[in-house]
Amino acid sequence: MAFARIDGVLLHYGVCGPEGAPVLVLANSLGTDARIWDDVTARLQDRYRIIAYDKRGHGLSDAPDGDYSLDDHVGDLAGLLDRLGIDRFVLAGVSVGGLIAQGLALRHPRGLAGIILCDTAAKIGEAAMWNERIALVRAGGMPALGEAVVMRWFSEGYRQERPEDVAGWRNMFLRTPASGYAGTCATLRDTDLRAEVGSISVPTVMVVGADDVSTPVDLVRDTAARIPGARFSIIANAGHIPSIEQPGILAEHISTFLRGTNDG
Ligand SMILES: O=C(O)CC1=CCC(=O)O1
Repeated sequence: MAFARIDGVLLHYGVCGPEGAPVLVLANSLGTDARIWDDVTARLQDRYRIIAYDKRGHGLSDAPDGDYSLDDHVGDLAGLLDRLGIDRFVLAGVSVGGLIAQGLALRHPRGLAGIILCDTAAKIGEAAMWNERIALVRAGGMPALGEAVVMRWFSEGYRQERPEDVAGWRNMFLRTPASGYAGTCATLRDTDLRAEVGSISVPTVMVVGADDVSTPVDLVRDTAARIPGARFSIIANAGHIPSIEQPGILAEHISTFLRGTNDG
């Protein structure tokens, strides 16, 4: 575990895997931290140098007050990778992490060999929903959002078969700083890349859990259709976070993609 202050915001990150191996960077979703990638990392770390970080407002990173723009998140990641001297990498991001990946591909593509977009889209949700979540969390903290948000992350089968794991991920959600959660809801409210993603010029693959209710299959497919040459796959028996529910299958998608970009 390590920390870097980027433009005043302390970011928490971890690095593992052989020095000199192809670099894979991992970005997490709203209300989660880098631990959602642990089971994928365990499967890939013998072959890849893996950097997983907590985006601002989450995990052990700083959670400044106020709205975060997509440019804030993209600037944090670009600054972190600059600091670490990474000059070629593939980036995988889930949900808002995938929006950050799209933003990086559009605004800082230097060194970016490809993006793996998991359960994400060029625009996620409507302003009214994000404003409602912001109001609830600013008034009552994370518990005010109740069970519903965490339940939306997982497929019915996972919820029934793995109640202890669901309880653990709920703890991660509840311990997310309210300021960071609200700030990132504002990112989601204010970001619409639908008119821009046609300019993404790095190789792209999109995957989505078949049972995702937050970014449903058709929404993700629509974004894939807008990105030149993007490939699209559905992961069975997974909801919004396939890195938790189907880490083996997601790891296979990632390593196949890395091999195709000559980065693995
Ligand atoms: O909280 C949700 O509904 C799921 C989600 C939407 C954007 C994100 O990053 O996670």
